[in-house]
Amino acid sequence: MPGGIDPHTHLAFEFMGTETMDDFFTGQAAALAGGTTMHIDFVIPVDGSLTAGFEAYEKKSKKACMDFGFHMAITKWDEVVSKEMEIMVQEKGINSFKFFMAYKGALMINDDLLLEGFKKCKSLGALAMVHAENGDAVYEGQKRMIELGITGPEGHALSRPAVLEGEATARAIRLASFINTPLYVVHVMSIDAMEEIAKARISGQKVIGEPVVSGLVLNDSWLWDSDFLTAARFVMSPPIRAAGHDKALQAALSTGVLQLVGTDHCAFNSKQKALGIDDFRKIPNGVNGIEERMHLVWDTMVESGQISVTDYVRITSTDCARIFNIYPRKGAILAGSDADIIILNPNSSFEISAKSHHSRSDTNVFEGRRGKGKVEVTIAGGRIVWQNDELKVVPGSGKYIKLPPYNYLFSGIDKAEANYLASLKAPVKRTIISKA
Ligand SMILES: NC(=O)NCCC(=O)O
Ligand SMILES: [Zn+2]
Repeated sequence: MPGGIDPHTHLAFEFMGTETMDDFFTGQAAALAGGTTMHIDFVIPVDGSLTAGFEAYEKKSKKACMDFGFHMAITKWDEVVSKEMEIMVQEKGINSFKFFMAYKGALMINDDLLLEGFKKCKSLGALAMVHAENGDAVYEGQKRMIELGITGPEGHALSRPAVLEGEATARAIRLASFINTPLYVVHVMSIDAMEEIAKARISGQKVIGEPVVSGLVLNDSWLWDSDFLTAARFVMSPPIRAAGHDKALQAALSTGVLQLVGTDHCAFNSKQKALGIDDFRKIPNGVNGIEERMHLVWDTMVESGQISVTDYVRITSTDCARIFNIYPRKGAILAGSDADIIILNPNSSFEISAKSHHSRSDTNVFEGRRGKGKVEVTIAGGRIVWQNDELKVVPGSGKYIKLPPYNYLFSGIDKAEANYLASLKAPVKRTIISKA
């Protein structure tokens, strides 16, 4: 089958340190062992500059061993950012921008910027993506937990309940509808958010919903563990939800309400997670997933009978290639495609552990999990890069893949725009008939 494409990784945060940076920039053993042959990572602007951010990431990725693309976060708004978005799309091969509706005081943007960003995305044929949580309410929730003396990792989940994810998802969907531009909701973690996406899609709106592997197979019970480091490793945003949300997200994926599976792979080691020992707000947000995604999605969705093998290929590879506009170069095994291929043995078993995984991180949120469906061979660009538990890569062989604008979601946008303008019946041509 075609190699996995992970639509949503966060491997490259500066402060993650050299161990986890290796997942992205050097060995990339975790991804390749996990059957992922391409991933799309987030570029955070450097000091607010998109160009500086792009250049820094480009430089660091010189030793990459697997293909990669970039999204870019928009964290402020002015004429320079607006112009830089044009350069990113038209010259640098970025066709999507992520807007953080949470992380107040850091990455968060308000509705004003969201509207400006959506308009700009539409004009460039770029896909607007949202991290959907109400950041102001989360901030309030965090204060409330601290006042109640709840300083541990459970405070993380309690401070940002599913209703705040549902609210922000609904708001982003409505604003995207108002602007008439497609929307991609990353890491959908709750029934609340999923139902908003379902409603929008039923109404004909172009909205893509991406659950991540952690949200599909885990629940929040670990956050109440009495061992701080065990609990802290599950801290991510939006939070991993109570049991029930996982099953509902699986059902939504199997029925096409949600479209493709990401990871938001953002692995921190124990030392980094320990930064929040006295205050959950200081625990770095993020969990692993890039090595586990293909295995766990097979086991949870195919082995359980919820989806077919064809659907598995679609949700782990083909739809991502289509949405980010690189199909059939990626996401297919066809003449002329990139020959990114994996051999997955459905009868082979796996057991996940930080002791045996290939990320340099010392923790794993899927610790102890067993299942069926193991990637045995990974081929990238026609070369075997993973076989018999051995990595065979050449540093620097990974290519930066430019992602062209105007994916299929944009077809018909101009007609919808024309219909909208026609429906206004305005401006009304007036004459002054009588004087008051
Ligand atoms: N998801 C998460 O907790 N970490 C990565 C940053 C983000 O996407 O919010
Ligand atoms: Zn996010």
